[in-house]
Amino acid sequence: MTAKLVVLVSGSGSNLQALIDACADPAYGAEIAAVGADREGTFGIERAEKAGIPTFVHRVKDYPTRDAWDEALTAEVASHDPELVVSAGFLKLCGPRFLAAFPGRYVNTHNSLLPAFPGMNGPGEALAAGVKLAGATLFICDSGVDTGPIVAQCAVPVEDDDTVETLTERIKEAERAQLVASVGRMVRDGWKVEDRRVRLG
Ligand SMILES: Nc1nc2c(c(=O)[nH]1)N[C@@H](CN(C=O)c1ccc(C(=O)N[C@@H](CCC(=O)O)C(=O)O)cc1)CN2
Ligand SMILES: NCC(=O)N[C@@H]1O[C@H](COP(=O)([O-])[O-])[C@@H](O)[C@H]1O
Repeated sequence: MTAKLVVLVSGSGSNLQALIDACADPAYGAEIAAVGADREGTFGIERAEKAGIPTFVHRVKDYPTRDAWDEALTAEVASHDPELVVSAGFLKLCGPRFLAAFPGRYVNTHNSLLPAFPGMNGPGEALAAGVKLAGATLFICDSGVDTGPIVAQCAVPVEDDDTVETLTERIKEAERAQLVASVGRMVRDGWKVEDRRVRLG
């Protein structure tokens, strides 16, 4: 059976593109049922449209409350009946309704080695902290901010002459490969979460 994914983005969508490319191989075991964003004009949505994938946009400011936005986003994503929801550069924290709708089935890729440097500026905080290893983390989202159980991590070196931009790009290279490999294993082999430990297969 081919697993359905819904991917959520807010920006350039290079992680999304990696998943689009991977899904072109039937052996990968997944298809992207829809791509959603929290804002208009993202290149990620453009990438999905170019690939013929249904898209949607739900902006927080279009709703009377944050909870109303969360309810609308939950209904939209659920309408595509995904086995797995993947956020990749999606810059909104999903609320309790969303998490309850996709328990253990909502993952996010983040550009730091969590629990270090959660939030919106992982590479910048890693650089400022002077760490020698940075990287990316794929995790199952919970009600916290980047606090959920970890599916996979990958490390990259921080070079002496790195800028935020050069480090961000180096992390992204490794992050995309990790995302494709990990999502593929999840959809083909399944996963279990026991006491914050995620076991694939
Ligand atoms: N329930 C959860 N939802 C999401 C998580 C999570 O861990 N739990 N991770 C994020 C992705 N993320 C980091 O990887 C992240 C995204 C956004 C924020 C944040 O503070 N967002 C603000 C608005 C920021 C903006 O619009 O510019 C907000 O949501 O109000 C922190 C971490 C995906 N969802
Ligand atoms: N914590 C949120 C966050 O900063 N996420 C980061 O946004 C980038 C999206 O890149 P992309 O749009 O090219 O896939 C990714 O590197 C992801 O780790």
